[in-house]
Amino acid sequence: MKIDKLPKIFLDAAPVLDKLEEAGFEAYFVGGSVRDLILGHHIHDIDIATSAYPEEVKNLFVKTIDTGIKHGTVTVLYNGNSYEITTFRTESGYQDFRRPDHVTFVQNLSEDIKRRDFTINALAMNTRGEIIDFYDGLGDIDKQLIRAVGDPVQRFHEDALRMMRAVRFMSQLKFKLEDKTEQAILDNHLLLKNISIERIRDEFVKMGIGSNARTAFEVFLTTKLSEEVPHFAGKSKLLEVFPKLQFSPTEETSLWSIIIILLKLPNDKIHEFMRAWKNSNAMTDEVERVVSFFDILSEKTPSDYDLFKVGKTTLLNTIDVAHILGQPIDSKVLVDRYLALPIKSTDELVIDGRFLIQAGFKPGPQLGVILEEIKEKVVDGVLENNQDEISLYINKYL
Ligand SMILES: Nc1ccn([C@@H]2O[C@H](COP(=O)(O)OP(=O)(O)OP(=O)(O)O)[C@@H](O)[C@H]2O)c(=O)n1
Ligand SMILES: [Mg+2]
Repeated sequence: MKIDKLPKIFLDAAPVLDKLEEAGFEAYFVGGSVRDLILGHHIHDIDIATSAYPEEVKNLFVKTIDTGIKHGTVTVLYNGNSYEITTFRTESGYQDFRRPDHVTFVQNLSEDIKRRDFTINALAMNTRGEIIDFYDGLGDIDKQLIRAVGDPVQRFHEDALRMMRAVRFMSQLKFKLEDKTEQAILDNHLLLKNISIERIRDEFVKMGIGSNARTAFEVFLTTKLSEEVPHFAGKSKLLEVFPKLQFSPTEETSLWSIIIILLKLPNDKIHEFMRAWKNSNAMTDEVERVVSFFDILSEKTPSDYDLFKVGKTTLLNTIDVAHILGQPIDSKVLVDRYLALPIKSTDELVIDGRFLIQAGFKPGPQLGVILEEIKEKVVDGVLENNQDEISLYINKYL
């Protein structure tokens, strides 16, 4: 197969491959970019595989970064773009963290390709747009199939993260999983124990917010991958709700919130859960806010002050979660009520602690209590956000 008109992103990169070839090396586009080109998907970055050793790559280009020299990867900056150039290699390149130095370079493309994860990722392309397809990746793209290159058991022993990648690609690409590959995941799911949580998390999130998340999640459960990730073991009954949801999340915040709600985690366990998955503090805090506001929403109609305290971002995130979980809430009413609040943040209150002191209050903790009361009254529309009105109101305390 030959692609006649290459997109600009490849044309821009072509001189880099030309330079390697002129120096006597082989060089190809590989991995996700070739797959996405054939699929007609957006191409986010370009990976290049070459017979040149990292030092040889570095000698050919002016601006380079030692991204992962040990794994054979050098980043080349060229005409304002950056390209990861990796020397043909065997398994070890795929970040086996227990054996970081175990990398074997190989002489030709076919040796490199045969250790790649799935046939759809095992395509290569030269600058003339000719596709090199040793494992019928093109056929599998046609059949919308995720199939391991060669023996799936071997591929998963080289890098167990690939089992998570399989369900991630199912979700992102809406592809099916080939039977033998699926069976090998079930048989080898325990291998996932060896993989760092960060790497598992990144794949889990891509799976969970991909366009076919529900089908992929089902396979994540049936292959028992779910038994090897933090806090999911023994919880498949609770998690089985996910594939049956009316919608699936498109935002990471919603994904984590939904998982926590399905797992019925008590509020004081959310932090521990999010830490176990090595989530950032910002993500953890927001998910805690969303889950607790979801609890409020499930119990009652929130007050204006509830809406004020939760803020716009968390309100919208919680509405998204409620929608996905099929909670009957009137999101338009909630948003309109929020937008109609007299003030939306404490900054907008026309008075502050200093104002109260000038009015005759003694500094101290009592001040905060009064300020909070005024704020609540203003938010609820009982008191106008106006210094004269507020002065009249606080006189009763003086
Ligand atoms: N565990 C892994 C990770 C990567 N690869 C190979 O390295 C390529 C690039 O890896 P990566 O960028 O992680 O994935 P992509 O397939 O490019 O997907 P994405 O679009 O998410 O970048 C893959 O296509 C695949 O050929 C692999 O064989 N095994
Ligand atoms: Mg990629």
